[in-house]
Amino acid sequence: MTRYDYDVAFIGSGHAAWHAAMALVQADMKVAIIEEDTIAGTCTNFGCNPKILLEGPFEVLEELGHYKGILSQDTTVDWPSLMDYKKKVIPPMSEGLRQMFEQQGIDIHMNHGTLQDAHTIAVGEETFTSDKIIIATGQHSNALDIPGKEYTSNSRDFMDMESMPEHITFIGGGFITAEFASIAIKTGAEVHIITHSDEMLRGFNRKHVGMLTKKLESEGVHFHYNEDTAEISKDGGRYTLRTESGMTLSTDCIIDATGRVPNVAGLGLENAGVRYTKNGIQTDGYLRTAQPNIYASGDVLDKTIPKLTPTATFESEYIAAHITGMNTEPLKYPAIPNVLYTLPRLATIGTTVAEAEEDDALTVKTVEFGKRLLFEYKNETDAQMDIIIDQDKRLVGAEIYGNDAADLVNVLTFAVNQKVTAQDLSAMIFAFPSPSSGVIDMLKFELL
Ligand SMILES: Cc1cc2nc3c(=O)[nH]c(=O)nc-3n(C[C@H](O)[C@H](O)[C@H](O)COP(=O)(O)OP(=O)(O)OC[C@H]3O[C@@H](n4cnc5c(N)ncnc54)[C@H](O)[C@@H]3O)c2cc1C
Ligand SMILES: NC(=O)c1ccc[n+]([C@@H]2O[C@H](COP(=O)([O-])OP(=O)(O)OC[C@H]3O[C@@H](n4cnc5c(N)ncnc54)[C@H](O)[C@@H]3O)[C@@H](O)[C@H]2O)c1
Repeated sequence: MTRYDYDVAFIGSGHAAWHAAMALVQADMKVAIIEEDTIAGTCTNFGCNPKILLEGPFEVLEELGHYKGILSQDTTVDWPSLMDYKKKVIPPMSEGLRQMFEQQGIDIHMNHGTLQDAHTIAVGEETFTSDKIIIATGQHSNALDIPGKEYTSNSRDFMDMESMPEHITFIGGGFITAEFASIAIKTGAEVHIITHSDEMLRGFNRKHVGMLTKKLESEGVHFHYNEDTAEISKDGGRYTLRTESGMTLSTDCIIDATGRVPNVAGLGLENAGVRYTKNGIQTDGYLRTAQPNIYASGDVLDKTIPKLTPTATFESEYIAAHITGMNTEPLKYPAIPNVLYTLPRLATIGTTVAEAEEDDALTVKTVEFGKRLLFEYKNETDAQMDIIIDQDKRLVGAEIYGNDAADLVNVLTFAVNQKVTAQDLSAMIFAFPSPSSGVIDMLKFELL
């Protein structure tokens, strides 16, 4: 019989928390989830899910563009109706998860959680004790500390907009800017991107980033490189953004997409001896913090691997397995796919071209599958991938440019993690015709 109120308490209810919470309650542990905002966290309510829902109709428009002269091109997206659709589909997901947690016997406490010591959490006016504690508090949008910062909006506001502004400006050259600019330009809005560096999308294949930015430019997106935003002022119903170099831009809406900041403040980490940096909570190879009964999981971790939903889920499942003793080994990550949901998408798995160029043992090949698979790949002629092959003729990495990149990269994730050879692929039969079977056929040829 435990002397604590709970065996395991989670601060946060996103993917980094609930996969473990479900596994632990099914292992007969007494489990609590503490959440101060919306059950299920960022991905479900304010990230991946609403993003991909809103992007769906624009993906159809993108595909329509490949059939000019065959399909009528005058389709438009009605943003207010799309927003109504989002409001019907997304909020019930949180409620559905809450009901599932309660049915399974997980106690839910809706308030801010603060550690008082290594086993005690203050939740509003109440206090609970727990043998183990998992910090899964995620991140929040960065807000530039500049005069007029109150006039900026963030990714959450963008996905709540009742109408698309006529003129929209994004600050930052990362994931959120690229994905939302891809959508906004297709509504007919004037779109500007202000980035303080000389490139977009650091970490992605440079050739593919070049193809994407060129395509967005051809659709009308204005890129302003090497521009540091200095201040924003309100000018009647509009905003004026001024940069350090003196450039000014009058716009209807400014989205600050300059990154995300780990939620470590106001958590009482000092009271419990948990160490952290500005990048998040520091852990050992078992995701234990400096206080061994306290683990950390997901976006709040100080980690070099991508801060994504599948990595948060992987960590959450690992923690449950470690607590129950099913896995006593240190955490080992497999190759992790990263997908940018622009139109078209960019995806990457395993070794990158940039890394391969530094290693004589690796070969890079470009596969122009869009041109070669015209009928299977729906006329998307510029779709392509760079694949990286090792000396044993195994696929160790791939970088993809194309509408189906998110699905294709999952097939290639399997190939990279399982170290498959051309012979392995030949031993299997795949459904035909499909974009993935065409790509697998080409891969077989390249691995010979
Ligand atoms: C716009 C956007 C799009 C994205 N798209 C993708 C995508 O396509 N694919 C992908 O893999 N990833 C995507 N991500 C990233 C993904 O959402 C995160 O990696 C994932 O949600 C991390 O899960 P988490 O559980 O660590 O954190 P979160 O889901 O952020 O959960 C943390 C929870 O903790 C709560 N909390 C914080 N502090 C406290 C406290 N003191 N007390 C109580 N509760 C607290 C918060 O309210 C929150 O609900 C996107 C993110 C954004 C913002
Ligand atoms: N498809 C996906 O998986 C997906 C989609 C959206 C978001 N996310 C997650 O959310 C995170 C946040 O997305 P994001 O686009 O906000 O961040 P990001 O890290 O992708 O990009 C931030 C951008 O802001 C710039 N920047 C940083 N500080 C700045 C400053 N002071 N002034 C001007 N520019 C500055 C950076 O140079 C970079 O270009 C991502 O890193 C990712 O983990 C993932």
